This record gives sequence, structure tokens and C-alpha cells, in this order.
Amino acid sequence: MTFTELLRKENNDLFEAIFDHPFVRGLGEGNLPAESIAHYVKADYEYLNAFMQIYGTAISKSSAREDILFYNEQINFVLNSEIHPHRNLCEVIGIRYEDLQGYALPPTADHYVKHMLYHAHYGDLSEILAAQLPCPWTYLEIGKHLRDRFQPGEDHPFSPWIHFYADGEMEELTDHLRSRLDELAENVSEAKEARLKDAFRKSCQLEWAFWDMAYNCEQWPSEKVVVK
Ligand SMILES: Cc1ncc(C[n+]2csc(CCO)c2C)c(N)n1
Repeated sequence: MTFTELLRKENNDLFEAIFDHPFVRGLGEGNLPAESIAHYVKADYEYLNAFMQIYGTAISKSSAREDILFYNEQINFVLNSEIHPHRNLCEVIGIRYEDLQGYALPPTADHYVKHMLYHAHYGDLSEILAAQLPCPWTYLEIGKHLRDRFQPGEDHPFSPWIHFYADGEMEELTDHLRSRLDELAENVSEAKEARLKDAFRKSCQLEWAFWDMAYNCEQWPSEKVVVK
């Protein structure tokens, strides 16, 4: 079994919990509260900004040109392609995308971003990969799960969102990150392996928590948030 196959197996409970989450089920059923969708887009827009910065840190820790090229391409992908699923959500609730940008991250999303930044700062490339991998991997599997279960056609409100993640570039991206992590995780110490597993599992936990944060419109106890 490869290292990432083991990660997938050990975190199956969280993948299943994500498929079962009411936000994810609502995407499949075509029925979600507008406030939850708006809350998701606001937080996710800022999450994607942080994700690109983490790719930037990964570049600063890469010596191979192929890695630099890959991360550079991924920054472009986030900038130019990941906006399509957001636009789909905005159209469903009739709110301009521009009006959902520039908000402070709610506690859980803030924590998720800082978890990845922690590994980006203190870890090497393998640790950054372990913390980032659940992001495309869970979305790829959510997309396929919803596509196969609900078979969304033209009339389904979230069909573009589902097909973007099920049938777009997500599989190739996930496979690339997986094979790179598998290479780097070969012959690591037990302590290092534990750090990689911890980074991956916490990101899976935080993927579930991000859906929950959006569904329940999680807020800070006081609305007065000092910095974005
Ligand atoms: C909380 C959260 N998790 C995952 C994604 C999906 N996603 C974000 S960046 C990226 C990889 C691009 O290289 C993918 C797949 C999301 N939008 N929001």
C-alpha cells in the first residue's frame, strides 16, 4: 500500500462524514439556505487567497523546476478556474461575487488556514503537501459522490459545481500531489511519518469543520474583528 493509500484508509471516517454533512447533501439535493451559501463563498474566497500564498511558500522550499512549475500552474488554476464554482453558488442566490469578497475569516476557516500556514512555515515540502492534499482530494470525491448519486443535469442548480470537481482537473491534481507526497514520504523517520499523518488528518477534520462553519453561519463571539 502506498503512503497516500494508507492516509485515505486511515481517514475514511472523515471522508464519509463529509459526504454525509448537510451542506454537502444540500449541494446534491439542490437545496441549501442562501445564508449558508453566502457564508461559504465569503470564507472560501479568503481561503483560496491563503491557499495561493501557501503554494508560494511551497515554491520557496522547492529546488526542482518541475515542482516550481507545478505550483505556479496551480496558482493560475486557483485564480482563473476555482472562481467558476463560486460563481455558480453566487448565481443560485442572486448575489454578486464581488459583494462576498474581503470578509474576515470565521474562526474555523481562520484555524484551517493557520494550520496549513504552520506546516508551510515549519515543515518541508512533504509536510506542506500532507496539509494541502485533503483540499483537492475531498472535493474530488465529493464531486464524484454527488454526480453518481444525484446525476445532476442541466436543470440542477449546482450541476456546474458538481461537474467542476467530479470531471475537471481535480483528479489529475490530486494524483500529482499524491505521487509527489508518496515519493517524499519514502524512508522517512517514524517521527516524520507521524507529523505527515497529523497534518493530513487535521486538514480532513478541518474540511468537515469548514462545511459545518458555512452551514451554521459560524461567527466570532463579537462582530468586531480587528484584522482581516
Ligand atoms: C475549504 C476548501 N477546501 C477545498 C477547496 C477546493 N480547492 C481549493 S484550492 C484547490 C486546489 C487548487 O490547486 C482546491 C481543489 C475549496 N475551494 N475550499
